[in-house]
Amino acid sequence: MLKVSEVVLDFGGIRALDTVGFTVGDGEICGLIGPNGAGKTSLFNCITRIYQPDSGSITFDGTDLLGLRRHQVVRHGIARTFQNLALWPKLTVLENTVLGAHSLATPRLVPSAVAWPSTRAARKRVDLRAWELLERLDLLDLASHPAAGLPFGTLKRVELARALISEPSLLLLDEPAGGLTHAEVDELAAVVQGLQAELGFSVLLVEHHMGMVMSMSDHVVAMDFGRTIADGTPDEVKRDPAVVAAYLGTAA
Ligand SMILES: Nc1ncnc2c1ncn2[C@@H]1O[C@H](COP(=O)(O)OP(=O)(O)OP(=O)(O)O)[C@@H](O)[C@H]1O
Repeated sequence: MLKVSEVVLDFGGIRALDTVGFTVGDGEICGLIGPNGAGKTSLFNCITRIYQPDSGSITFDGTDLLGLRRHQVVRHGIARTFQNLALWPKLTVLENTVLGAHSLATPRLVPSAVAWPSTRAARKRVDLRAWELLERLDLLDLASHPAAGLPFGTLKRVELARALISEPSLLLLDEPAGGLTHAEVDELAAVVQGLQAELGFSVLLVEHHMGMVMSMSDHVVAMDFGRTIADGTPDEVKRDPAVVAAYLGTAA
């Protein structure tokens, strides 16, 4: 359903992406790994329309993503979380969640500029979905608490609720384990897997935490120097000599 083909992205003299290609199937969790500078974030930013590749194609369910603007991506069934969180500190957990139903391709959109559902029925549906997600993510007690001051692990769950409220078919997770304790990583992985099994969305997981990627993913793509160097099951990719070499012998 997500098809990345021959994507090239240059920054001046630096080739960040060099004919990258892979697919993420329906209902699949795909991990995207690679050492620092491999090109993972650049690729993520191409999919979410922050960067425009120099060549290649990215399609999602047959739609040419490269023909869309950043704010249109969510309407095509793609939602994302942000590495450094992109919540509104003064808004409550519930309000931050509801905002995800409208437009979250750009984290800094002014809430007043957001197109709210025009009908009462549509608004009611969004509210209902928000409460369901808060319950699933163990955030009910914090619904009216401002995001500011909440622990980082909790904010990651709010980000997840905000991404899932748009009922995406593809969820892009940008280093979700960053800044979390081991227990919080395990908890987040279990929550994502549980929701994914229930709702059937696909996941593209960009992550350095090998334990999380290898335990969650159906399929792992490894990158180095802007290229895809391995693509297979977690076990195949872990053992792939090119992957081992890319990590210079560290556990991959
Ligand atoms: N905005 C930019 N301007 C110039 N070069 C960039 C820019 N963004 C990324 N690069 C370069 O592109 C290459 C790929 O970087 P990228 O951040 O995509 O890698 P990464 O795999 O996400 O790394 P990390 O795991 O450290 O986040 C690197 O050589 C990086 O220095």
